[in-house]
Amino acid sequence: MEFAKLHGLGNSYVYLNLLGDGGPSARGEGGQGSGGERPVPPGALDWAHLARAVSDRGTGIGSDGLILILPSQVADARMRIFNADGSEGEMCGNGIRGVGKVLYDRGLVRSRHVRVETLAGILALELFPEDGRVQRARVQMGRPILEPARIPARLGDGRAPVLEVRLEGEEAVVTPVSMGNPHAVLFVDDLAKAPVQEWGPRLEHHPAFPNRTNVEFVAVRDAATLQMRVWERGSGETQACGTGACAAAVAAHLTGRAGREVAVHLPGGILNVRWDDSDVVWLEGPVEEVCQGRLDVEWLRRRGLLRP
Ligand SMILES: N[C@H](CCC[C@H](N)C(=O)O)C(=O)O
Repeated sequence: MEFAKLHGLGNSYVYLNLLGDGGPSARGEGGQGSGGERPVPPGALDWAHLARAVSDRGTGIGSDGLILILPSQVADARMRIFNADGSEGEMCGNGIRGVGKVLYDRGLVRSRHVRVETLAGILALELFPEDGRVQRARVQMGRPILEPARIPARLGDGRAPVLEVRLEGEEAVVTPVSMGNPHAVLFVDDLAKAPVQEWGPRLEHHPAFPNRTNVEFVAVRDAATLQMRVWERGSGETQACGTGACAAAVAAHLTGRAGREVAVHLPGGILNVRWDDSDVVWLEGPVEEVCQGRLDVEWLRRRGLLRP
């Protein structure tokens, strides 16, 4: 089974193209593995287990998770994203740019405008190729969800948006925002001193978040510039987080700290976020392919990843 590794600002994923030979219009989940060997029947793999195995930087490929590109009945393709711990995320802002790049660079779509089905809805991408290869993409990320019950977050009365609330038992003051996946945004003065490694896991697992949460530590440089570090649900501190940058931008505007268009400076680089007047969030950033390879069948079998 062939894989590709791509990253957006150092937030990297191992991609499996399961569109089969039918390309984007193929039907049903999974398809033939590409390449001459007998393909591993996709139903034979435990995706959560595979995500943990490939993400391991020692015994695996090394990534923040696994992304499957699957046929879709309603879009050019369907994306499933699994974090490094095997949990499935609803959306991935950096990862979806990699899906667009794989589709376009391999000639599986011809248009620069592609639609990808995710658990957070069908999202539209505009791809920016140079010499036939995508370098950047703009993603229509949809509307932020602020109603705590839908984030989900057990905060406030569950309906009205909650801004800057102290979590029970913690010093942390968070603004919860969902971009289809949950985020707890904290504003800090000095990012270098932000307690990412101590507070990240504690807040990720805080009882206020029944599905856990991603945690963003944000310093506001000016009304158009944020600086951020992120502790990702299921992956730990990563170099960048697309949905997290969007959540940070929304929280910064809601709390009067920033305008509707910001550059978000992350350890891995800069993402541009705009929250337009019709309540839609746009994310733009680079995407790069690192390598392609083939998962070794013995490696898969030794990890119990192939059902007999
Ligand atoms: N850890 C996230 C998924 C990856 C999101 C992040 N890599 C992004 O670019 O949006 C979650 O469980 O919701």
